[in-house]
Amino acid sequence: MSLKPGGLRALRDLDVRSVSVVGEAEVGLSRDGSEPRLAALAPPDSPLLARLEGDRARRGDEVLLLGPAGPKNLDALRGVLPWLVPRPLGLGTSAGMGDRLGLATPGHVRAMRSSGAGIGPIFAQQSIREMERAGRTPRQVMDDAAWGVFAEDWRDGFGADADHLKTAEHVDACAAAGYTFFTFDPGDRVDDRAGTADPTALRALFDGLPWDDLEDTPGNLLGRYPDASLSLDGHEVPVDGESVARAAVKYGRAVVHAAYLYRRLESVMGKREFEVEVSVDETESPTTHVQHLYIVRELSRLGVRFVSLAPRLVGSFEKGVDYLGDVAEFEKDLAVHAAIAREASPNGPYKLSLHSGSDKFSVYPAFVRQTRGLAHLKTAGTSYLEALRTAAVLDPAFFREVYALALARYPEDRASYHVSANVEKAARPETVEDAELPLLLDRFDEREILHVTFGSVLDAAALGGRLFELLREDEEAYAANLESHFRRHLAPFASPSGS
Ligand SMILES: O=C(O)[C@@H](O)[C@@H](O)[C@H](O)C(=O)CO
Repeated sequence: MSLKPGGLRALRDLDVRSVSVVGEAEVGLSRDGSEPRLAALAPPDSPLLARLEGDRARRGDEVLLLGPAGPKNLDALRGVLPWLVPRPLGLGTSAGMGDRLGLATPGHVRAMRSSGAGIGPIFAQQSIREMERAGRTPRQVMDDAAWGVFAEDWRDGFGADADHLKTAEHVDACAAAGYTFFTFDPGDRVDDRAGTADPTALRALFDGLPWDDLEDTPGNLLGRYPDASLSLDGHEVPVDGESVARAAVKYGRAVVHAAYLYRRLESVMGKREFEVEVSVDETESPTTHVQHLYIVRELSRLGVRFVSLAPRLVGSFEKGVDYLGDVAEFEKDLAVHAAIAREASPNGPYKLSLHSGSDKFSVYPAFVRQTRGLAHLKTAGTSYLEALRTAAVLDPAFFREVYALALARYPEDRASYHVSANVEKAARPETVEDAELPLLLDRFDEREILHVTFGSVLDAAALGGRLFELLREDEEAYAANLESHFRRHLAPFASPSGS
């Protein structure tokens, strides 16, 4: 079936947007009603029409179909509109725009169009933790993003990130749903005792590593890292037996687990193309330069090919708020990580990935400068916060309820997130004027509290349902808020030439 550009005949007359022409058929998204519906206009014998489900009515010589924006129709569209299928993005600068609600892609696309020159977008991205809390499946996340891509007629491609995978079951579920980018998070196996163990304790921890799983011996490992100072693009990285032993104790089990997940992924993906990120960002102590070297060299030795790595960087990356720490110190440390990523791995250059990247405005310039475009920015919760900002304007009473629930749930819901907000410092819902409610989204404590309590809000049927209703009723307001918010995220990463 061939695509032919232009030639839009009748669907536009029906207020259908983003019309694509597929052979003799036209397809688009109709907003005539509370739920978006797929509209197709085609000759009765159109092969595409035969694959679509919905109500059919005669329109002159053609058939007009109005059907659900659901999985069956999306699969039929994917067969003829290749830009609805995610693909690997390679080493170019990229940005992940996680969407907990499944309604944000239109705003993300608009921000990409206005400020994302040269950036590869990941529109479908959700961690397993978020899927569990939001009650969504990997397939739903993927499909919602693809409908957003269809609605906005984005034809430049996108990636799909199965984020923070920890088990083989996670890998299987996301591979089956068609993801192209897999983020392995072996952070539970990072051993922070490595940093403080005295020489005797260190020796015991080192000897106790799972050497068979590492396919290695203590002697071979230390032999591969002779005492030396590595010179990388003007940066010296001193390597010695003790720091290598500490790296192995800290990250050895994580490396084994990442290799296990990788082999599982290879076996389930078969011939399908994919790319991998390894993240150890959600751990206690920063990844030193030697530890970075150890992780990437050992992953490579075990056959793990990756396009990006998320080390635990210095300073504090809390969710949904700006960087907490000394930006100059961050840049100095990052410069060496970036040099390692460019030059030191047998895996070839790879990107550094900035996790918890939402709203880290003060470090974006340094990140871009030092990585020289070998950069991935990962955001998620900030799009949910823009949804709440939209809701706070559209229905203040509803937002007040959301905020009250968030305050109550925060002490429990914060577990597993790096946040330091204090409920005592946050405004009481009853003391804030309606007009001031959206401003709560600009305050540190309130923002983090709202960020990590999304699962509880979505679980509270009346609140979750109302939030979706509001955003669907005024999707333009949500898209506009997202667009302006994401322009600030993307602009520092965009290439002036658009290449
Ligand atoms: O909140 C989550 O579970 C994820 O979206 C994040 O940890 C994600 O990996 C991220 O870093 C988004 O900023």
